[in-house]
Amino acid sequence: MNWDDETPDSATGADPRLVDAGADTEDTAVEAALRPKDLDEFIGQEKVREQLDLVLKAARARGATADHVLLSGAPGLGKTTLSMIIAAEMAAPIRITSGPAIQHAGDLAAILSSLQEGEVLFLDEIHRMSRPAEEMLYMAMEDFRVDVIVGKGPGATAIPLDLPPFTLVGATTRAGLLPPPLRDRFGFTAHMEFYAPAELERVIHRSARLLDVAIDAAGAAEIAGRSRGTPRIANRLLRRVRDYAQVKADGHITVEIASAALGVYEVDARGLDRLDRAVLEALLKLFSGGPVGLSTLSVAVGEERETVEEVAEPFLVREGFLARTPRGRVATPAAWAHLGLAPPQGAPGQAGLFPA
Ligand SMILES: Nc1ncnc2c1ncn2[C@@H]1O[C@H](COP(=O)(O)OP(=O)(O)OP(=O)(O)O)[C@@H](O)[C@H]1O
Repeated sequence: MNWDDETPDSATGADPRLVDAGADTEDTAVEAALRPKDLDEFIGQEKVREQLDLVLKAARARGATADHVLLSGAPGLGKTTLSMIIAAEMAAPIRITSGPAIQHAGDLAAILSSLQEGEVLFLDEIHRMSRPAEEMLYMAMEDFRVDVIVGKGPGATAIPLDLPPFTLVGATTRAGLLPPPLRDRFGFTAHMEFYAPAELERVIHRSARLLDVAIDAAGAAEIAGRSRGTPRIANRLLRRVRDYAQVKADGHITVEIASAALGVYEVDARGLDRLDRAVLEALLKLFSGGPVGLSTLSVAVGEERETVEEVAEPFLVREGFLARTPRGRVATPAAWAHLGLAPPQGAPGQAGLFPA
């Protein structure tokens, strides 16, 4: 499984997509209402929950501030939610910021020096912080101290400043990009996995209850199967299906309604959207399943190279529809089956590249 190269559409200039795991403006507005408030309400990620529960309970029993926590995983899997839960479980206030917002060490010093004792500092996209800020963070995490530099050049002096104990919760989609000295300073590291369909069904039932939407089990299963393992996408698809159910039916979500609604939005049974299918169709129909170079494939689809590579391919690879080989992109037997096409004799699947 490789989610490291999932890139939001905003980075590539592509149209916003219903199945993009990054947050859009509507998500930001409704997500607050849908976020689980404590660990018991948080669905799935059993191991992470169990381990975090121990870390927090032990800290509470000692009357201490919890260890620093690093959360890694693809967008939309619940990292922000979990950081808020950590604060709630520790009965501590939370401050939310992100790596790109901290360009200068001084920005970080200002935040750190205004923290209260026990406060949780959530630093999203921690891998995108500037190097000087990162170095200041090392000392802050380890010794609860920062050196504030006053003046410039040879006359510059470092004034040490003690900080109250705090808990840093860092979130990253790319744990591999964190420098080891930073990674090592976290007492607890949790890797968040994509959710199983049964877990997403529970997310959908819970959100439907909060949004006051009637949905049956098969309807929830239908939406879950198209949500790409991601609660944010599940919640977003639920809202679009709710619209359809209200306009075209009596508001109740059944499997037929869910399937018809997501058909309108071109999200298919496995969660592929128009772009994903266009890439697969070009690969199968124009190039007999490959191998074909990325540039050629992109021209055939009428999209930028980056869009195909960074927006469509990661999910197709993750789902086992497409492989990136040294000779080019190759469709797997699952891709032929998904589009209901028969692979020609000699297609990669037949040639033993992908054993059945
Ligand atoms: N385990 C879960 N149970 C129920 N709902 C969840 C769970 N995880 C995430 N969600 C819901 O999914 C949405 C997105 O979650 P969140 O913002 O925490 O993701 P994230 O990993 O921080 O994403 P990003 O990295 O893009 O900020 C929220 O509305 C949240 O309520």
